[in-house]
Amino acid sequence: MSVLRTAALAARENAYVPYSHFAVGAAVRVGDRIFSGANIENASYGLSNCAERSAIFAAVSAGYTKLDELLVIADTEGPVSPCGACRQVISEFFPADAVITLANVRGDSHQTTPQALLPGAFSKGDLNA
Ligand SMILES: O=c1ccn([C@H]2C[C@H](O)[C@@H](CO)O2)c(=O)[nH]1
Ligand SMILES: [Zn+2]
Repeated sequence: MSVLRTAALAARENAYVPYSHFAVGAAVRVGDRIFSGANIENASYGLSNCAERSAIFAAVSAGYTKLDELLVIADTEGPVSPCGACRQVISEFFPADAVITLANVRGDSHQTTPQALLPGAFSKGDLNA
């Protein structure tokens, strides 16, 4: 089992999901360091944070803003599909051609890229037009 998958599954155990009961885990690689995260919900539903963003924000909080690889895992029929907000955040911190692995607990996985997940993402450059 890959290091990222193991880390994401471990983080998923800590998902705080009393509302959806849908646990998600994610893990980011930057060089040889790994950061992981789970989804964290709130009684005020809109404040919930997805696993992808938890993992990415853990890496950024540790001082890394150029991330190398991401894996996301949940108990879905096919590979889990990140929401639009996470696609935008992924595009901020990964190269357009980075490897993003979408997986499920039964062993399916699909490799994609930030560019494929969100073509035309809003970016830093758009602020300076
Ligand atoms: O890729 C995804 C999709 C959904 N969720 C979370 C948000 C919410 O807590 C729950 C149901 O949408 O799953 C994630 O963390 N990542
Ligand atoms: Zn999301």
